[in-house]
Amino acid sequence: MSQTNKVNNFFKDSIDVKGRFIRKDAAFRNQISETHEIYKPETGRYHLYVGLFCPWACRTLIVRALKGLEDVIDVSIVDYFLGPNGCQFSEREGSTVDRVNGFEYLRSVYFATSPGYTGRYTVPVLFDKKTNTIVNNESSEIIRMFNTVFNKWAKNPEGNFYPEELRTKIDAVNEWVYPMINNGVYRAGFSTTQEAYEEAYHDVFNGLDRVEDILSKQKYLVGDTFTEADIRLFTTLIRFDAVYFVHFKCNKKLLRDYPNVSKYTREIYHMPGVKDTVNFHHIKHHYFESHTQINPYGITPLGPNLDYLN
Ligand SMILES: N[C@@H](CCC(=O)N[C@@H](CS)C(=O)NCC(=O)O)C(=O)O
Repeated sequence: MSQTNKVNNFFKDSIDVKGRFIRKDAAFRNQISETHEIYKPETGRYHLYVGLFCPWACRTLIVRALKGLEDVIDVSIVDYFLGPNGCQFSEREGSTVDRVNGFEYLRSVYFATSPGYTGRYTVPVLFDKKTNTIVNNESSEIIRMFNTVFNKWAKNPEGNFYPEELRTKIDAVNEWVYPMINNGVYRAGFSTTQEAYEEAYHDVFNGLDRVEDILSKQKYLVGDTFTEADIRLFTTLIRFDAVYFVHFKCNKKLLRDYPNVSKYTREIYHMPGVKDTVNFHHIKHHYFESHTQINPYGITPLGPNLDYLN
């Protein structure tokens, strides 16, 4: 029986009749390009709103760091606590105020662009300071833009995480990693029926088994080259033992029980710039304090031991 009517669940609009979590598509999908009527590549014009807790937002921070785009795209960081009004700005450690608009809540950025907006107010948001509008709020598209359109100003323009010759392979990996692992952990954690939870739980561990097998034969998901497929997987893996294992009940194995996956996670964690995008305080306190439908008293566990990252 569905539990959605018994608990304070501000994600209830995303639960289907079988108690499954169904993620809604992002609403703003413009692409910055020389040929776009409004959104042309420019340095200093675009702003990135992120949360350090968020695996999707951290994809964009990683690509920004690896491409050396820090001077091209500035950033505002929301607080880790997600309440019923959505993401909020604060000056608690690791967060910032809204550096562009001075808003209190991220939703004001959405309303400024689209007064009738009724979707969720998610991070990441790529914002255009020139027209005061949201360009795009879908991380998978933002990282593709960061990969190419600002190369003129990037400190590392050669970094290419979606090379032409590997696109078919990268797309094929993303095709199963997203539903089984990236979104799989959320499907397990947000499900409101036993069946929906078990379906997602098996997907997550079948997915991780598959990754373990691939990494026992090659260095990265598509071979010897580090690509966006690895970045997209990494932001889920780095949260796994700290949060998803306990909070989302993905507790068949810890990541550190997978020798190849944990070695791979450690290696990416130590790539220059990546560690700065990982804030375990924000990660842990966000999930355990914000999802009161799962953890009503908001107690954040003190563990676990994350020594495998050292
Ligand atoms: N499709 C989006 C998903 C982003 C997303 O769901 N972000 C979450 C944080 S992990 C969020 O901002 N949630 C706030 C809310 O739903 O109110 C993307 O990949 O960019």
